[in-house]
Amino acid sequence: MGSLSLHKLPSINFSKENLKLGSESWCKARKEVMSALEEYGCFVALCDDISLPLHNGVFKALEELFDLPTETKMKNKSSKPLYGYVGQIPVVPLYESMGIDNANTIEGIQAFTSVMWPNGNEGFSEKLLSYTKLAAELELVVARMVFESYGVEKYFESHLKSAGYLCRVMKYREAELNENKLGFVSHTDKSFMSTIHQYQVNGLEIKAKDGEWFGVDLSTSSIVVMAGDAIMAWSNDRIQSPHHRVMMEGKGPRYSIAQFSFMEGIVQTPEELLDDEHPLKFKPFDHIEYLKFFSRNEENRKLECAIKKFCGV
Ligand SMILES: O=C(O)CCC(=O)C(=O)O
Ligand SMILES: [Fe+2]
Repeated sequence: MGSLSLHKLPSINFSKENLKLGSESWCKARKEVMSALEEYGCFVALCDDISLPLHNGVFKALEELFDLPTETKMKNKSSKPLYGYVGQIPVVPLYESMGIDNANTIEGIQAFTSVMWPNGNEGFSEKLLSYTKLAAELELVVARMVFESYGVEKYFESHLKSAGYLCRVMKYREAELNENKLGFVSHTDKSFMSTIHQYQVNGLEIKAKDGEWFGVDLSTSSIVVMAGDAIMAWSNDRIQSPHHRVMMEGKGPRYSIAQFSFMEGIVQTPEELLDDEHPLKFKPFDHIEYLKFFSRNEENRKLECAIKKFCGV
């Protein structure tokens, strides 16, 4: 898949050098970000901040985690990540995951490692935290660009203060011959925004606006930045959360890390984005209540557009 498609997810350079706030290259990247988000709801950020040792270290840590006995891994399910978001996926045989709340803080990661390892695991905590912090920072740079582009940067500070992060680490095993290759069912993220980073094996597919599915080819320094349902409502539909899924066409297991931002309190469309031509499409909503609504029952989880049902005008 992907190679025959007309679609290719835009790649945008996010090197530190390139991203001095307000510089010419910042403005250029911002423009690219907006056009990718408005067209695909996502893009690939090329981050030279992710050195190879960091990348390899993080995924070595994940291998160690997923190699733990199943009973140990199950303990995480009963420790209930704050956002109760891990149970969203109908059971897919190829897929395993664990959720970590407050993933961009040492406290959040340590709370998780102390459940998995009786004496914690400093090495794991350090490696994962260096990635989760970087992913959270990247997401905020992108959010700042979005706020600036829409002329609503005055709300950015309060956005920044209310953002919390859930990290989901995933392992997909290779599909056997004649086995269904689906690794993760088609869905939109319930977050404000998400980031996705993977190890070696491709598999992520995005649905374009014309309905065509296309694959995303990722390198060790790529992070996919994706719009969730909350930014779709906040932006009054200017940015749409794309449907995406995972297909395990390749060889070997696939490890990935998705990190989701959730807003504490009410999310609402800035009045600056509304006028006669752009009437309000989503009522102000409580992001955590939205997650509860989504998780409540099978019927809600199957909705094509849960956010419209929840708070659409
Ligand atoms: O593993 C991936 O690449 C995607 C995971 C995903 O879409 C999710 O966790 O919401
Ligand atoms: Fe997702």
